[in-house]
Amino acid sequence: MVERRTPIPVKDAVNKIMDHVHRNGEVEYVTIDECLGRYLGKPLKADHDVPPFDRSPYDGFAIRSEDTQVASSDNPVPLEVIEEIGAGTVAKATLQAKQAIRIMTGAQIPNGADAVIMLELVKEVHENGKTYIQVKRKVASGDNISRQGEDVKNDSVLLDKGTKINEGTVALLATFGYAKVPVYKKPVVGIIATGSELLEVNQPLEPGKIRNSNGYMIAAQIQKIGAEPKFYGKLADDFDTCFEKIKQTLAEVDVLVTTGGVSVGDFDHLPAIYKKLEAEVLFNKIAMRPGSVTTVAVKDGKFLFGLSGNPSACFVGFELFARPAILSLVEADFVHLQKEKAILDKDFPKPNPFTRFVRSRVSIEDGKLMVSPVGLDKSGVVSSIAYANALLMLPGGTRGFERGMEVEVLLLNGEGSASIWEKE
Ligand SMILES: Nc1nc2c(c(=O)[nH]1)N[C@H]1C(S)=C(S)[C@@H](COP(=O)(O)OP(=O)(O)OC[C@H]3O[C@@H](n4cnc5c(N)ncnc54)[C@H](O)[C@@H]3O)O[C@H]1N2
Ligand code: MOO
Ligand SMILES: [Mg+2]
Repeated sequence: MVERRTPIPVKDAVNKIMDHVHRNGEVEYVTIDECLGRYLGKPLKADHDVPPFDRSPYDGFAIRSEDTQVASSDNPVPLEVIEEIGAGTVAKATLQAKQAIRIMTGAQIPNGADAVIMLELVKEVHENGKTYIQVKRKVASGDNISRQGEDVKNDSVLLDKGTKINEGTVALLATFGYAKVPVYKKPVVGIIATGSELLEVNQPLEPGKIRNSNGYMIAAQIQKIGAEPKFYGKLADDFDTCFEKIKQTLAEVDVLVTTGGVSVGDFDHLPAIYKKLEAEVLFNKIAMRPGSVTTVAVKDGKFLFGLSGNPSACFVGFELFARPAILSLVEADFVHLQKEKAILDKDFPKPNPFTRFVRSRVSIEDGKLMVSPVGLDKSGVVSSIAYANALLMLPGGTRGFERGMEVEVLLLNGEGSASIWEKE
């Protein structure tokens, strides 16, 4: 008698996983040029003001505003230019009455000055070996000065740990002198592809065989979220070989993802392997398509993701279940795919009792997010994954969906969402 499995709702499956997540990521230091895409291991706090000194945002003249109070086009006020400074140089003199210092963008405001007037707004004249500027307008105190700390105040917390490091984060880290950056260690995610039909990528096709595409796809999915894939190869559907390899691999990785062998077939050994491992199986059937057979187990605090062998089911299973578990290890803010509302741009007449995740493409038209399914909507299909940039999420029910309806989509290339599944 074939084992009967009880499907659970997708949100319950995700929540069961999240209840078992340990946020125990270790921190390591990497050089600043290697930190892009990593997750900050410690909060980033300012240890100085930015800018660290009052500075000029323009090429011009540092002046005392009080000297200009009577200035007008009929009454130009001459100020003697006593020094010239570029960015990186600090003026030696303190400005006295009726004096100016020629100053370039980024240079520190000299002592005694309280405003800057742009080069274009003054006329320079030379008299008796001295240089003067003629100021023809009243300048207010503080005009054209970038204030110390206007960008960042000393002691302020800028970024929380778990922030994904982007280009702007790199700039901030450099600003505060982080030649080495504390980041969470990349979770090491082992991958094992099971299936006696599987060939290596570089092998020619043989009767009844196919190339292992899931192994490489999963490695790419892992890499994309900033974790480290470790490929342990493909295995024939032999219980003992698979059991030994899975047991041994689990000891070496933070998370183990397998593909294939989770259904009820004669050569689907994963269920029996979880049993022999004495792993706690969180669920083995989800009310979804594709990926209904996705099985998740926990052994010694480590997750085993038993993804389907069917490529589309494998892809979806990783994105919905493995992704948030792996990203939780690095305290990421947005562990789930980004959920948005979109307008269905094509009829989808096929009703389904289970929630369906359809490989789709989203685009923005007239400010609205539109979504259309792409490729063949079958769990064994590989091509539609390549065309998709979103998963259209259609709730289970007895009816199909029509063009123009509002639907939910999960973006594959978005920043992510902190939570998309409500808890009961
Ligand atoms: N009697 C039933 N049969 C099946 C059921 C069921 O409920 N009752 N569920 C079906 C569903 S849904 C799925 S999904 C699949 C899941 O199968 P497995 O996870 O056990 O995977 P396999 O049987 O090993 O392979 C399925 C399919 O995928 C191909 N495959 C496997 N590995 C790879 C790989 N690394 N790269 C590319 N393609 C791969 C494999 O050749 C098969 O065609 O079970 C249904 N059956
Ligand atoms: O898990 Mo199967 O692909 O439901 O489609
Ligand atoms: Mg099978």
